[in-house]
Amino acid sequence: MTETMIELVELTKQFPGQKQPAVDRLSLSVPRGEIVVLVGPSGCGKTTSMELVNRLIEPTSGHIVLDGEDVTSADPDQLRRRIGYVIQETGLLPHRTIAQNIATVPKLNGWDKGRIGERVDELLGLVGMDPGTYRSRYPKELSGGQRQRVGVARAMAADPPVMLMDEPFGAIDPITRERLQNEFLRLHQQIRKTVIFVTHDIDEAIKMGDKIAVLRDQSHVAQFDTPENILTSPADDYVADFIGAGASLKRLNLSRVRDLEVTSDAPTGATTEDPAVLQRRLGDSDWSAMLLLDGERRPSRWVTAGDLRRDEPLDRVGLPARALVEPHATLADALNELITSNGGCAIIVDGRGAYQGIVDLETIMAAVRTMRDQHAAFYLAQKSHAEGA
Ligand SMILES: Nc1ncnc2c1ncn2[C@@H]1O[C@H](COP(=O)(O)OP(=O)(O)OP(=O)(O)O)[C@@H](O)[C@H]1O
Repeated sequence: MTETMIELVELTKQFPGQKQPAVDRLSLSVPRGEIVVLVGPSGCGKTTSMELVNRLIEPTSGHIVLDGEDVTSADPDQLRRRIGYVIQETGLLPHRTIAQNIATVPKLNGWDKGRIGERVDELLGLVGMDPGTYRSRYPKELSGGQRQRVGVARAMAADPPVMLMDEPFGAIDPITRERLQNEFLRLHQQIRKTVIFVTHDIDEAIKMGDKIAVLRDQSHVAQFDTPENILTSPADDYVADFIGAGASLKRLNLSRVRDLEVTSDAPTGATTEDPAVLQRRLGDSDWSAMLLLDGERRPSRWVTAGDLRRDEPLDRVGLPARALVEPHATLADALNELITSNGGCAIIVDGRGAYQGIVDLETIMAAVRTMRDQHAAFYLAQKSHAEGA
């Protein structure tokens, strides 16, 4: 097994009648199991590059090596079964049900009905959609976000080792988009496929990419590096301009909730417990409110001592527990959530929604201070290196 899953070697596409190639000698190594993001302005050749990788269009010159095998002149249909493709408009067939849409490639591969049915249900579950509810619906009966989830499920149907995702969340409202990004990152942790992800949004690139290729015109690579290195040491003015102002704020997109060294732990109780016991527990803490959890340990409500003294069912007093973030969420997401939350903090939950801890403003400030110190240390080291040279 090679560590490089996709190797593009001097890949070039010259469309007939065009003066310059749309993609000019693009060379890129995509490590196995990682997400590489291509980011660049409109028209720089991102989509053309992706379509070259799965041979929807044929390269004028250059090579595509997949898992050590030169596939530049392999049968394109066979190749595409090894590469899942997700695009912005999802490309779902309108007159086919969700199950039929997802089953497209397994059917081409000759799987039997039982196996296809099981796989469809498994995939719907993986992308967070209830199979019983959605299997028989048609694409127009879904929201945009749900259609994108189905697009991802369909691309994964035959379990291809590689996924190409071309602005998959581009046409989605910002809140759903953030959710889909987080869901995909969680899914990626489980499935560890090799992904090339296209976006023109640097924030999305920073969030999604293990590595980012910042592209200029004709898919010329301006910088290919980790999000950290691109933010802290852009290769040139082009990359610096592309990152734009607010690089330090963007760094909040680099750290994830799970990376926090310190998180808080709110006092918790169950809605079924005796309010007097809960009051004592809250009184023993230095918090002004406690978090009530349901039978599955999912956050339900924030309640104060006053709420607990009221003679009312516990699932009706206090304020609903909002601002839930998963460990994959970035600090930018967590900050966003906590600003609009009831309790001034975001609640960390695991994939099943069970309570894990709390992120508050102090936690985020502490993380920002650490980043700032690291940033300063990085520049000092660079400066002394330059002075010594
Ligand atoms: N079939 C085609 N024939 C001729 N020129 C094309 C064709 N497809 C794309 N181009 C040109 O190639 C260049 C790159 O286009 P491409 O769609 O790859 O860019 P992009 O970076 O994906 O842009 P966007 O972010 O706007 O989708 C553009 O100048 C475009 O006009």
